[in-house]
Parts: sequence; C-alpha cells; structure tokens
Amino acid sequence: MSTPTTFRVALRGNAILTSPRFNKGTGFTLKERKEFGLTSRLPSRVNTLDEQCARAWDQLQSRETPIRKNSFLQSMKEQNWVLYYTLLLRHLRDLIPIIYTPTEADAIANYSHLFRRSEGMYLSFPDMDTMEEDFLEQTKGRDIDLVVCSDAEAILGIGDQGVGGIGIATAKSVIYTLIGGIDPSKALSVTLDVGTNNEDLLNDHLYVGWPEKRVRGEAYDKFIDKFVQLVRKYFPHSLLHFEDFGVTNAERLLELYRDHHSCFNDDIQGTGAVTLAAVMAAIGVTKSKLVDQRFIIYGAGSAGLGITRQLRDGIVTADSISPAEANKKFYLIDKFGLIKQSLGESKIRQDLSDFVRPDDEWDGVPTNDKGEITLLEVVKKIKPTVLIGCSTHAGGFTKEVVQAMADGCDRPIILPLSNPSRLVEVDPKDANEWTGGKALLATGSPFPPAKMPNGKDYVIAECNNALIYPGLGLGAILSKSRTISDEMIIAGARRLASLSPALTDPDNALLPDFGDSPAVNFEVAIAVAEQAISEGSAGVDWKKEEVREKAKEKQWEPIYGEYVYDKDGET
Ligand SMILES: NC(=O)c1ccc[n+]([C@@H]2O[C@H](COP(=O)([O-])OP(=O)(O)OC[C@H]3O[C@@H](n4cnc5c(N)ncnc54)[C@H](O)[C@@H]3O)[C@@H](O)[C@H]2O)c1
Ligand SMILES: O=C(O)C[C@H](O)C(=O)O
Ligand SMILES: [Mn+2]
Repeated sequence: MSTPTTFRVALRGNAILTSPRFNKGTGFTLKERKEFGLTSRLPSRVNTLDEQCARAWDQLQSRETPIRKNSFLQSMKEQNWVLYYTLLLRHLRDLIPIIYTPTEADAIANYSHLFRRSEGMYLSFPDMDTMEEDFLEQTKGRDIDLVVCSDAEAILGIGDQGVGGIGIATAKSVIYTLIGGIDPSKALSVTLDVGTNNEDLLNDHLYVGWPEKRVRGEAYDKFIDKFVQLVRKYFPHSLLHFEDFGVTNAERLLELYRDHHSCFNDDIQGTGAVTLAAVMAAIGVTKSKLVDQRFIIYGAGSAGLGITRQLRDGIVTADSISPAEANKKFYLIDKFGLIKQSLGESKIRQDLSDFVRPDDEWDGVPTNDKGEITLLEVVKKIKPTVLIGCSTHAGGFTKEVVQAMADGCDRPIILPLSNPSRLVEVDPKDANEWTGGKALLATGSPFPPAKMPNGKDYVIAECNNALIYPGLGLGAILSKSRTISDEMIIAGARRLASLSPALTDPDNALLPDFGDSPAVNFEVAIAVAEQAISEGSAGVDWKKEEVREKAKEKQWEPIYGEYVYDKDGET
C-alpha cells in the first residue's frame, strides 16, 4: 500500500477544509487543528473515520430516491475523498448503482438542472485556441496517471448529453479509484464539449454547456487531436481512457492513437473483455468450446463491434482457427436487421466489413415489410448458442425470440447488456422464466436474482465493463506500458473468467460479484502487467514475479494520514 502515513501540506484554515483531498472534517486531530488553524473552525469533538462513516450512512439513508442519494454522494466527494471512498467501499454493492449505472444516467440527463459545482476539466470548442493554457492551469505540477475523457455523444444508452458527459468521465474515474486503487489526485476527468445535437438541451435556457450543434469533420478532429497531443506531451506515461464517444468516432480515434500512446476505449475494449470473460465462464458450464458457439450480436455500435472482435480474437487464441474462419461464427443485427451484403455501403459501416453475411445464405428466409431479416428469423435459422444485446432497444429480446433460442440449444447464453436498466433487451427474470431456468444470464446493469424452477435463486451477474476496466487500466498504468495490446486485454479477460463463481457451481453467477471487484480487478491488473512485460511494451524493468508486490505498494487506499504543515508542501 503506497498511501503515505505522513503528508506535508501547505494549505491552512478554510483552504484545507475545502480541499477534498486533504479535508478530514471532524477527523482532524487536536494537534492538526492547532497547526492548521482549525480549532475555531470545527466543533470540539474529534471523530474517528468509523464514526464519520456511520453519520454519513445515516444521512444518506434519509435521502429517499436514488438520484437524491447520488447528489448527496456527489457533494460528499467534493468535501472529503477519504470519507467518500471509505463509505463506498464499505457498501460497494449498495452504492455502485447509485454512483454509476443506472442512477448516474439520470444525474447526467439532468446535469444542468442539478448543477451546483463544477468538477473535472471542461474543454470547450470555442476555447480551442487557449486549450494548452487551460489544460496547464489545472494540471501544472500534478502527476497524472489517468485521463478519462468523453465527448458525450453516446452516453450509456441515453445518447447525446452534451456537457453532462462530464458525469460519465467522473463516474468512471471514481470506479478506477474504488476498484482499481488509482490515486484520485492522479486522475483527470475531462469533458470535450464540442456542442450537442440534443434539441432538448439546446432549447433549455439552463443548459450549462456550449449551446451549439456538434462540430464535425476536420474541425472536430483538430480539436480532439489538440487535446490528445497535450496529454501525450505533459503526461506521456498516463493512460488515456475514451468513454461514450459516438459510433462514427469511437473506433476511428482508438485506431488513430493506440500505437502512439497508452489508449483505451472502454465501450469497445472494456465491454469486449468483460463479455469474453462471461462467455468463457458460460461455456465452462455448458462444457463446450468457444469455437463451437454461434453468436448473435444485437446492436452493432461501439459495444457490439468491440464485443464481436474480442470474442473473435478469443476464439482464434483459444481454438487456433484463422480469424477469417472465426468471423463466420457471428451474425450482427442492427436497425436495418441482419447485416448482410445487399444492405450496401450506406447502411454498413466500414469497420463491420469482416462480419457481413452473404445474401445467398438467406435465400428463402422471410423478411419484414421493409425487406429486413429480423432477429427472430436469424434465431430460427442459425440456432444461436449466444445472444448478446447492446442495442439500447428495450425489450428487443421478446418471448418469441427467447423461446425460439431455447428450442435450438440446451443452455442458451443470453446477455442483454444495454444500460441503464430500463433499456435492457430482456428482463432477466423473464428470460429465466421463458426458458424454464435454462438460460445462462448476465446483464449490463444490476438486477435482482431470478427464481429457478427448483426454488433456488439464480444470481444475475453484472456483465459491465466496470468489472474489468479498472484492472486493465491499473495493469497498464503499473507497467507504464506504451500501448494496450489486444493480448494484454485477452490476458485480463482470461484472468477474470478464471475467477467466475460458475466454474465451481454451474448454478452460480457467471461473473464475480461487484462486492468482490477490488480483489478481482487486482488479479486482472497483475495479468495485464505481466503480459505487458512479456511482450516488451512495459516501461518498467520489473520481472514478472515482482509485479504483485509492486502493485500492492502502488495502490491508493482511503485512509487519513498524519498532516504536518509545510509552506512548501502539497496543495
Ligand atoms: N454492459 C456494458 O458494459 C456496456 C458497455 C458499453 C455499452 N453498453 C450499452 O450498450 C448499448 C449500446 O452502447 P454503444 O456504446 O455501443 O452505443 P452505439 O450507439 O455505438 O450503438 C448502439 C447500436 O445499436 C443500434 N440499434 C439501435 N436500435 C436498434 C434496434 N432496434 N435493433 C438493433 N440495433 C439497434 C444502433 O444503430 C447502434 O449501431 C448502450 O445501452 C450501452 O449502455 C453496455
Ligand atoms: O457505463 C456503463 O455502465 C457501461 C458502459 O460503459 C456503457 O456505456 O453503458
Ligand atoms: Mn460507456
């Protein structure tokens, strides 16, 4: 554990009380109160962190709705990091849904109305000329390990949220700290405000972002590039995490920058990795091989493409077949039905080209009135063993679809991954009931357990990228890796799959519980850093055997250190 026990701090009086990094509130000792000018600024009794947590928990309980709880926790984060992270860690399973999906989606959608205090870095298109000065204003003298950025075009499944996208960048950063042990003072959350095409926001006089239509094309690329080059120039060893970019930019930007900096797109790679782990765990239950599966991916956006590629690479690695052969195992469906050749270039993005089905394969298969081949028809024809939803189409996996799938295989693997909860393709309780308890299920947001026919609870695993990205990121940061390779991601996914509760009892959840996610992600990080060392992309000269010890030393933990005043100390 790296958190130092003594800090030399240069802030006094109100300045230290309003610094969330150093504030302890009633936890300041009497000695510190004297030294930092706090005696008259605090009530006399000194509280332990346990007492502060108990009080904060009671206060949280008095907020009745999830969104009010979210606002309460947000202001706690602005006040005292140690207390905030301790409270979250002590109640991880209860509080992740409050600070992350699904509640964070509502906080983001209402960002301009809930707005009280800014957090993170706002880089707005009209200020492009002064971006470097503005960037340095917040980061000068800081040691940044992690940059999480979003342009907010495709937030969760709720679309373009303009400047509210800062909420996903900060939520993802919080998860990095909570689950990955990243020091929050070394993380930077950035919103790249290039406008919004969300008419409701544009017409809202309280909207706090830049109220113009989204910038596209060359001007957009220049803006993003200016930002990426600043990250590379000032923090060359940092991890740059892209979140919730629109489908036309996500893959393109990742490919553009991933060879030049340690870059990561969570919706593509994080989602791909956690889904590969869930599928690996599920085929452990069905006692089959990856290569023997037939996959339907419903929703061919960033997540759909990332999942497809990751599964494809997983098959190639595990079962030694060629990528071209592995590509044939996938059937992608988007708004225009099955992605097949005759849809033409206007409807098929370039990056999907490996997975386009030939038309003649579908001769004689009924189409809908628009000439499209629907999910139901694909299910009936190919008898998939794995059905994955990342479409934002709530209820897209109808009873007919789910039952048709169950008719074609013994243990259908069904992963409706769309977030937040209300956009799920099928409620797992229904999928369980419609298949007589045979479906192996995992969802993107948390759901309560489903009842099996034998009366037992079937725990619905949360197949959310947050179960793996903090570990992937930590592994990259620890190893100071110059790039995040596909092999590093596969190593992380395999490690996660190996920790699946379903491997010891097939009736258990497909993935570890979020309550165990810090330990699970630590293991993922070790696997990723070891892989970086093996392939020579690491920037540290550690031996693989040393990684675990070094990783432990570098993890941040929320504990109060002892403070000593020093005018040249930290601020
Ligand atoms: N569980 C996770 O870890 C995780 C990770 C990333 C994304 N997601 C979820 O997946 C969903 C998609 O995210 P994304 O980043 O890929 O967004 P995206 O906008 O890039 O992709 C969505 C795709 O679904 C398609 N689509 C829309 N309606 C459809 C329909 N009726 N039938 C078939 N396809 C349809 C869209 O055309 C688009 O290609 C969101 O709900 C998001 O929250 C979950
Ligand atoms: O943020 C999440 O909950 C997962 C994912 O990145 C998403 O966009 O839905
Ligand atoms: Mn996302």
